[in-house]
Amino acid sequence: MPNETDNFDPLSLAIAPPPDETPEERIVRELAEREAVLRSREIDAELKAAKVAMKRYKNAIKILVLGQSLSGKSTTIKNFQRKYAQKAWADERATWKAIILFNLVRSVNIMIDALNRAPVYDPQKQAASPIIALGGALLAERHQSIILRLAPLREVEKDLKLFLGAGATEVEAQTYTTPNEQNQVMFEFKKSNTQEFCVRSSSGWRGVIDRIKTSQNGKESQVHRVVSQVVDSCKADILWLWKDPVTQSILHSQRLRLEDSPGFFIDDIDRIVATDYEPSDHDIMRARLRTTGVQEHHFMLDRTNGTKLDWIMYDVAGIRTSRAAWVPYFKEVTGLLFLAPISAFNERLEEDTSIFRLEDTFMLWKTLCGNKLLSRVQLILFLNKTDLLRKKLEQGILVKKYMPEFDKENTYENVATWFRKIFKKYFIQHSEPGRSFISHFTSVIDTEATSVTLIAVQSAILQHDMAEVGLL
Ligand SMILES: Nc1nc2c(ncn2[C@@H]2O[C@H](COP(=O)(O)OP(=O)(O)OP(=O)(O)O)[C@@H](O)[C@H]2O)c(=O)[nH]1
Ligand SMILES: [Mg+2]
Repeated sequence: MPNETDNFDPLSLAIAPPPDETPEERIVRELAEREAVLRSREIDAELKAAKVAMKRYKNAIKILVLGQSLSGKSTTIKNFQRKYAQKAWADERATWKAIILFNLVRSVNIMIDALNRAPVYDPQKQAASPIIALGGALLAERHQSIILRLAPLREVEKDLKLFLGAGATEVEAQTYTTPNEQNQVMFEFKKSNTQEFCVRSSSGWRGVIDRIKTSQNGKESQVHRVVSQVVDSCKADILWLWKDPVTQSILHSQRLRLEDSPGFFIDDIDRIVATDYEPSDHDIMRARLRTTGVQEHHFMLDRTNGTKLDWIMYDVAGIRTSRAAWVPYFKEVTGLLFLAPISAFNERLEEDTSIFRLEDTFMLWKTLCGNKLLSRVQLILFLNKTDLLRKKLEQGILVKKYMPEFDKENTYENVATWFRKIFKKYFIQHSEPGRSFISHFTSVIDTEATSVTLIAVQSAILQHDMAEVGLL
């Protein structure tokens, strides 16, 4: 015979409405229950999406882009974005304006700093021509009054720096001990005041672009407008100063080649301050904002069989104090793109002026080739900034002066081939046997030529990946 306890269901009892529930209380309770069901479904959907994302992440091709600061890493990733994420690229076009304006104002202020360092022409003491007096260039009254009129650009630069964040400040020169050949120094550092270990950060150009994009009608677009207006009102003075032979002579005497420096836009000022200005692909490639932290970029690439493949590219900060943040990524990547700015053979590292930039690049390359964690990773070398290399050689700058071992005629073909040979030699010396050496001569601000290189990179990485999983 059934007793009372046989029908006892603790769950039904727990969720049963209270026996003395009023109609109002019932409505409130039922609403709360419905909301709980909806939230539970939402959580299920989020978990499902997270699971799919995890699976996609696991199967994605992951590429780490490395090289010293200013080597062209972010510019290379911009090329990938232009080619493989066309909608985002188009949507973000206008947001580059702020960075381009900042680059322009910065160049003008660098030019003014150089002029402020030059002696001033004094008609009482010096010869009649300000250009030839004392055999050097002197500032005339007109330069001085223009410099005064351009003073507001200091404030504009300061405001834009605050607005754009840490990436708007280039690293200051610091003195480090020169690394030895065994150079663990590549990944450990003496000074930590500029360290950036904000892994997967939202700062740097990616973060800035996202921030500007999400608030098009807010403070950011006002910033564009106000800065454009200020620069427009200074346009005539900026152009006069830039084209003036005294200015050019002073810049030359201080070895400042602004026109070949990152983010040079003075020659484009008319276009840039126009109210309907839209940055071109070439403008965006030339825009400069230093990367801080490590940033992820996602792309969908077509496979030959018509299906899609996820690519994740990691853009990192190249300055020495940030290189330790690269190491955690070594374990998870399929490929590594290394940017070597071969035009930099006569330049010193900004953060450590005791070392030439190409020397730092060679050491970095050797360290990466010999790194055990990367031994099965496909390395691809971009011998970048070939346009600037060509220009320097045409100007008569001799490679031999900086690298006495170079004993050929100072032509682009000879120099470029010789640099490639050095990279290949270090690759063979430091890599595990059997690894193939892949290199490309690039100028990544040239989107058309780079587009062809990217196809070759894609196919090399996919082939390597298939070989790794045993499909080849
Ligand atoms: N002329 C020329 N300029 C280049 C080339 N590659 C990059 N640049 C410019 O050099 C500057 C630096 O390039 P980035 O891509 O920002 O350098 P990065 O390696 O990301 O530097 P960090 O973020 O500091 O590590 C930018 O203004 C680019 O437009 C090139 O092949 N030729
Ligand atoms: Mg960068």
